[in-house]
Amino acid sequence: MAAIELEGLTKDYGEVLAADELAFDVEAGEIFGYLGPNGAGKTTTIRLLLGFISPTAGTARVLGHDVRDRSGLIEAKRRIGYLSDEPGFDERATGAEVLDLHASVKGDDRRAELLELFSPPLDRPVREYSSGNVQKLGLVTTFMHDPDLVVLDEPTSGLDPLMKQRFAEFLRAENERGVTVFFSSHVLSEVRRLCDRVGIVRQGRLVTVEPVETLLTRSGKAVRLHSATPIPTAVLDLEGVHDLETSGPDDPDSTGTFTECAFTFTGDINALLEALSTHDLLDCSIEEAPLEDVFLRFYGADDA
Ligand SMILES: Nc1ncnc2c1ncn2[C@@H]1O[C@H](COP(=O)(O)OP(=O)(O)OP(=O)(O)O)[C@@H](O)[C@H]1O
Repeated sequence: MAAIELEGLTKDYGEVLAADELAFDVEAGEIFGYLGPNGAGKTTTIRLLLGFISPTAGTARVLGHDVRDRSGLIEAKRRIGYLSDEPGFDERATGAEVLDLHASVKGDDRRAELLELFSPPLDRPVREYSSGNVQKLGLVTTFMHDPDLVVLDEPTSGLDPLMKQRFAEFLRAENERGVTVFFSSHVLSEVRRLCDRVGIVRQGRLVTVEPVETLLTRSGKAVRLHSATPIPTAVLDLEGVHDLETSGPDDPDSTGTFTECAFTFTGDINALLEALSTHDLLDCSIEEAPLEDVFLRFYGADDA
């Protein structure tokens, strides 16, 4: 059964079509990543799903309730946890008071356990919080009533690497307990560790929905090399090398060589390492390709 179903969901802001006939399902029990660059329409989709704004056309169902049906959606929200990209807590309230307020609306069976995990300060007013602490408080409010479905808008923004890791482990454990997760991100490396499937949105339009493995296989790695001595560029004449940029040395005798280079690699990593094995590298980094590059490579330039 689908936890979320979008059917031609559209939001027209006049100047901007922020959601353009979106149609896809999020299955119960999956972790679904909603990916897109800044301004793609992720927050708009989430706000439509939670009934904060009304669709211009089309609709969606969340836990079986149509988002245009106010009372049905209120019913559904008892079972939903939501983390906004800008949690708008009362700045004068302390963390404890914010939690008490949320508890009075939805319950707080899991408050103690979540406080132990994310430990936001509780006695200080929210206006004194760092953005990371606001995010931690937001995570506690999102999960403390033990929801069946969580909708998270850029949940790791502001968290330090340790907290990001803790959050990822927590989310996986929640998912194993059966919680459905829909979360937005503009960072590919973040969704790759967590998601079963990803939907990619760009300029309000759904570009693709696919298993995360498929996306990663196609998107490749961003590779940078730095060598002590010139390496013949022909060494990188391998299948899967794209957008190769090389520099140095300036010596005219060294034409056709490089000491620094960057490229996207979609080929066999062993073949690349073997080709480089006889060269004297000072540095080598192989990272997830940035989402913007993936868009350019597979989904065309900014003319969609
Ligand atoms: N209330 C509004 N009125 C007019 N335009 C809006 C409104 N809210 C959002 N937009 C526009 O709709 C588009 C999508 O915005 P949205 O915030 O949904 O994108 P996003 O993918 O969440 O971006 P980010 O990753 O930067 O948070 C943008 O062009 C934005 O400027």
